[in-house]
Order: sequence, then C-alpha cells, then structure tokens
Amino acid sequence: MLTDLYQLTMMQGYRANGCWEKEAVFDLFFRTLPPGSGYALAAGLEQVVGYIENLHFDEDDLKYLSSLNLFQKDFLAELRQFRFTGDIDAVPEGSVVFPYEPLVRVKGRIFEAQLLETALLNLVNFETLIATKASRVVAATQGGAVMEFGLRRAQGPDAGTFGARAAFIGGVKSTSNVLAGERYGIPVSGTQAHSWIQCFSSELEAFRAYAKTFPDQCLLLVDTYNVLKSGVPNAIKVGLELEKEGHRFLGIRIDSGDLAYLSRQARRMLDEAGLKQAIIVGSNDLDEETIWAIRGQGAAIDAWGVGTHLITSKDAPSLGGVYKLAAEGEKGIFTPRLKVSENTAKITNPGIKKVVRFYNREGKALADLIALEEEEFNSPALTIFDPVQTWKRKTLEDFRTRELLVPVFRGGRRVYSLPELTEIQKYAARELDTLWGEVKRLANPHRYIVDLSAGLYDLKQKLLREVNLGLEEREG
Ligand SMILES: Nc1ncnc2c1ncn2[C@@H]1O[C@H](COP(=O)(O)OP(=O)(O)OP(=O)(O)O)[C@@H](O)[C@H]1O
Ligand SMILES: O=P(O)(O)OC[C@H]1O[C@H](OP(=O)(O)OP(=O)(O)O)[C@H](O)[C@@H]1O
Ligand SMILES: O=C(O)c1cccnc1
Repeated sequence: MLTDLYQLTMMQGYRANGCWEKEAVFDLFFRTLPPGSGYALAAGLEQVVGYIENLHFDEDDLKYLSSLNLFQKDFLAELRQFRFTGDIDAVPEGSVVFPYEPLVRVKGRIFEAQLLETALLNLVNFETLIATKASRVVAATQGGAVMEFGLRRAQGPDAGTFGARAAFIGGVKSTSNVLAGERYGIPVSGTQAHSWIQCFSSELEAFRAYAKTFPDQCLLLVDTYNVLKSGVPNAIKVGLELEKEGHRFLGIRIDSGDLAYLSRQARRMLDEAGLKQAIIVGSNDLDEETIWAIRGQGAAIDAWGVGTHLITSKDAPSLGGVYKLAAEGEKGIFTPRLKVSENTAKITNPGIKKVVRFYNREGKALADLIALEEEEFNSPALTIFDPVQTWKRKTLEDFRTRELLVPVFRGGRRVYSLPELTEIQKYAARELDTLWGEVKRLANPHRYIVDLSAGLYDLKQKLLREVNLGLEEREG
C-alpha cells in the first residue's frame, strides 16, 4: 500500500485494456548529484529486497481500496494474489554511482513493475542521499570518527532509522539511535545531555555521578558552564579518579563555542594532567564544511558528533531519482522505448542497459559507460565520447572492466544474498578508494566521466529521429 494511487489506477487500466501481460523494463536512476558532491553512494537495496519479498495486499488493504469506489471487483481479486514475479538487477549498496546510471533495473509484467515505482524511489532516494552525505562528512574529518546524533532532528522515525543505516554505509562509526542499533547491528554510543549536568548541584558532582554509574564509558560533556575554567578541569579530576581506580577515562565532549580553540586548549590540559588517551568529541551543528574548517584550524578533535545536517542532508534535502520505462516487450522480446522532452536532460536512455566501469591497472576508476546489455568491451583500446559534446573523446587503454548491476531477483525469486552491514561499509570505503581525489573533493569536484556506449548513443539518436519524423508527418 506504500504507493501512489496512480500506480493502482494504471494497473487496473492495463488490465481493463488487455495489456497487463505486456512486459516492461524500468530503470531507477537520478539525474543530478547532490549539489557540491562529485559522486553518490548507492544505498537502500536491502530495504528494496524486503519490500519486494513482502509485497502483497491483505484483506484490510483490499477493503480500503474497495471503499474508494475506484476499483473493480475482479481487479481487487487479482491484487489478492499479487506477487512480484519478475527480474531485478541492482548495484550493490555502497557502490559509487553517478547520474543516469541505472541503480535498479526492473523487468517484468508491466502490471507488476509499475507498482514498484513509488516505494523503490522512496527507499533508494533517501538512503542514497544520506549515505552520500555521510561519506562527505566522514571525509571532512580526515581520519576522525563520526558519531551519528540525528534522530531528534530527522524527518520522522523512518528517516531517523533508515538514515542511521545509510550513514553507517557512508562511514560513520556509531549512532545514538538505539532502534537502528537493534535493527541493523550498528554500534551505539553516546555521552550526556546538558540536563544531566544541570540536575546536580555542581558540575563536578554530575561528572562523578556519571563516572560512578558508567566507569568504563565515561565521556563527559564539558560546556554547560565554562569549558576551560570549569568543564575540562572537573573532567580531569574525575578522569584521574577513574584511572586511579583502574578504569579507562574515555574523554570529553564540547558542544558549543569555538571548537578549534577550545579543543586545542582542552587537549593541552588533558595531556598535562596525564590523560593523553582521553579523546575529545566535538559537536554542535556540524556539517562537512564546518568540520573541514575546524580541522583546518588545527583542532584537536578525535570524534565528531553530527546530527541535523547529516540526517536531513540539510543542504540538499532530496535526491531526484526517477523510475523510467526503457523498453516494453512481449514474450521476452523487448523493444526499446524513449521518453522525449524539451529539456534534453530529461530524454531517457532507451533499451535494456548495463553500467560498465573502466579501471586502470592501479584500480582507479577512469570512466563509466552506460551501455546496451549485449555490448562487450574486450578490445585493448576503446574510444569513448561525451554524448552531448560528442567531439570530447577519450581513449581508454590497458583497462579492466566491471559491470555494476548484479542479479537480485529472477522470476520473482531472490538470487542475491544480502551482505552484512559492516561488509557494505567496508565495500563503500573500497569503492571510494577507487576514485581520484579530484572527484571526491568536497567543493567543486572534478566531473567523473559517464558516457553512453556507441551502441546506446546510436540507438537513442535513431529513436529520436523516428519520433521527430512522426511529429513532422503529423504536422505536415
Ligand atoms: N573554529 C570554528 N570554525 C568554524 N566554525 C566553528 C568553529 N567552532 C564552532 N563552529 C561552528 O559555528 C557554529 C556556531 O557556533 P557558536 O559558537 O555560535 O555556537 P554556540 O552559540 O556556542 O552554541 P549553542 O548555540 O549550541 O550554545 C556551529 O555550527 C559550530 O559548529
Ligand atoms: O547539532 P547537531 O549536529 O544536530 O547534533 C546533535 C545536537 O543535539 C544535541 O543538542 P540539543 O538537542 O540539546 O540542542 P542544542 O545543542 O542545539 O541546544 C547535541 O548536544 C548536539 O548539539
Ligand atoms: O549522546 C550524545 O552525546 C548525543 C546524542 C544525541 C544527540 N546529541 C548528543
């Protein structure tokens, strides 16, 4: 039921018009990267798989649909036995992806494939957006740890929890979201709120009480009154008491003020007190830009608590992924289809396609080609060209290739085993390692090359000419 009404009305329409057995291929892709980002990290496939495997209409659903007075009885009866029976290919979660590359490709009866549009976009758009944002935040720390703190500011419970999962794929070390910890096995971690400190008659008493309760997980919030005059000296007192009792004092969190200056001073004070291993967590409205700036000022921050900006992707709050028909068929024979638009960026790529990534010998990604499924790239050298500025060419040599889309469902049966979340996180880090630094740069990144293969380019031009001819004839 997590769909737009028009999917169901179209489904009834297909059935009423006798074309519901028609087959279709849909591509899920986005057209533009989040502003400022040179890449995206695909995420959400596990949720897509869960959705497909559980896709059905129960009696309450059918009763509700019937109450809308829109749907015929025999259509609702058909929904009662609805299952997805088609094929799905997708890029594994954590893969580096670029505009126009199909992240998910659905092939099946139009009656089924149409229904998936809304839920698939909902799941993939959001998680891809947050995984991408998280990877940028993590990159900005230049080796620091990121604690995801966003649940309270997320756009609702699902966003907070799926967002924590996506953020973990993007490289955060932990989340404060307990449900995400339970559901996905993400390490949970946290400190205290200012209210804890305020609740005691003094800051020192509050720190001691916390240390008594959690002697081995003691990270103290030091900015309730005054970071350098009160918070850090009190934390040092309690830290030394803990260490004397044989515990390990974890460190402090600074949540306001000049994080670069305060962390440098706090570091010096902790070191002088002999608490060299104590870490400093910085938080307060952080995003990749502030982290980069604070880091550049020589801050002594080991871990960064990041909430609002990360979980809401505040600077780029949506990814515009779309789900477009690329081919239609009958009995397994497919005809490529194209969607024309005045806006050339919105003209779709026709046919059943794959994405091929070309690497050099050192494993760095050189370029991607969106190609027709049957195309092979075995020659020792290949000249690729920009599909808009076709004079821009590049010859690839001594390369190895990888296809990004992998089979996930065949005939409605899952053929893909879902990786553990920690494996996905490691894979995402390896994926990012394949990109040149210029493409990952936080500001004004270099544009990674994604071209159309010659086969796909020719097919697109041919279909565009055919559409144009059709229009001219009609006008004439
Ligand atoms: N050294 C720094 N360089 C750049 N930005 C910083 C630096 N230190 C802190 N910031 C960022 O500046 C922004 C505002 O910080 P500011 O010091 O005004 O907050 P605050 O008023 O102390 O905190 P709060 O309102 O939560 O009490 C925050 O996004 C913070 O992360
Ligand atoms: O700043 P974020 O990146 O969203 O990180 C989460 C924030 O949530 C907590 O603050 P709280 O909810 O108490 O609000 P405040 O610190 O903004 O007053 C925490 O102390 C962080 O500052
Ligand atoms: O544990 C923390 O310090 C925490 C958790 C959520 C939001 N801000 C801070």
